[in-house]
Amino acid sequence: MTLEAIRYRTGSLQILNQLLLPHQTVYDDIRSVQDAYEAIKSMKVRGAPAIAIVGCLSLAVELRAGAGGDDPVTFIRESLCHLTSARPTAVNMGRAARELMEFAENESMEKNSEQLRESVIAWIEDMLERDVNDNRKIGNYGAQHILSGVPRDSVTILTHCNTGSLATAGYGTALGVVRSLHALGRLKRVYCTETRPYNQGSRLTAYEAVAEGIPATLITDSMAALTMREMDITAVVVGADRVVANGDTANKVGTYQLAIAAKHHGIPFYVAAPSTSCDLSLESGRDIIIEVRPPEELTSINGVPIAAPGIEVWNPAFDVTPHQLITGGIITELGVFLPSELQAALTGRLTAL
Ligand SMILES: CSC[C@H]1O[C@H](OP(=O)(O)O)[C@H](O)[C@@H]1O
Repeated sequence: MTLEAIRYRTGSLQILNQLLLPHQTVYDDIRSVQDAYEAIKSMKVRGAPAIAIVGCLSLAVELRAGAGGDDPVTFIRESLCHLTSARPTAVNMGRAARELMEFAENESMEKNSEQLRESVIAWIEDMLERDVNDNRKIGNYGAQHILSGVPRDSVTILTHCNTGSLATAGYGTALGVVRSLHALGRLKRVYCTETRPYNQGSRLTAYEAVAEGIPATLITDSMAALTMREMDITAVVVGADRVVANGDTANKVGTYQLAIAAKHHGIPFYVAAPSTSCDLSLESGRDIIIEVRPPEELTSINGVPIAAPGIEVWNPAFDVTPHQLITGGIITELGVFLPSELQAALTGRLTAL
């Protein structure tokens, strides 16, 4: 089964409404940049790479319809700025906006409005294929690196949140590593945390694993340390929303404590992320803006209250794992690197391990 979080053909975009999974499979039409902004803000679509891809594809849909008239560059700039404001922590949308804006301004020097629109649409459509290709490389590099460190036949992985086809254009990042291990016949089991409060693990990762017959066990977030102690976990592999220059990584809240528990149990801790999720403009994790989500996402599930009325809430969507705790390495489409090697690797001065 090939899970499609994003359905796109030139001029038409639909997203799988992840707020309704796993019980309902409903695709929502995205007809405008504003539709995409609202879908990203409400988390109908989520996941650092998927946010950037859906945001940019919504722009392609409007450009296909002639948006921007005689001044498409201004329309593109305003649209990308709006999309980037939807969720501040994941870097992918902001990076794509910067790179696409530079491309569009260069193209506008020698193309008329109609030619420019077609050129920008082609740039955006290329993102889809690039992302899936990157994820397969991440999966294979990560699987080989994990297997190289263990003598036994099969490995057991613990992962957090959802980093699969529902967070990307396909295959996934950390879950892509799990898919590659499974494809090699070397995955004994993956333990996935439920990932409160949005439950990306119990609703989305479990959905992907069951759909593809990947041996998976759901645990509560509070069971993670116990699982590391009792279940012979080979490695912890998580995704990322923003990896900065020193390797500090913002990821779904709860990642930091997984890294602490992994350190305590001597289990290698990996971050799997494409280079599009890396931000060398920030020196350390202290500089990362952490999105705080509405209290209702913690105090209710599907609109049913589960907390005492009137209780105050702190609901950060992400936390930052210090690079010192990323002991296995950072798995990218360029290879697996120690945090200290990341900057050199991403600037082309270092080849894969
Ligand atoms: C493949 S990156 C997915 C990344 O995004 C998730 O956050 P959210 O579900 O709030 O968009 C989580 O941090 C994952 O690691």
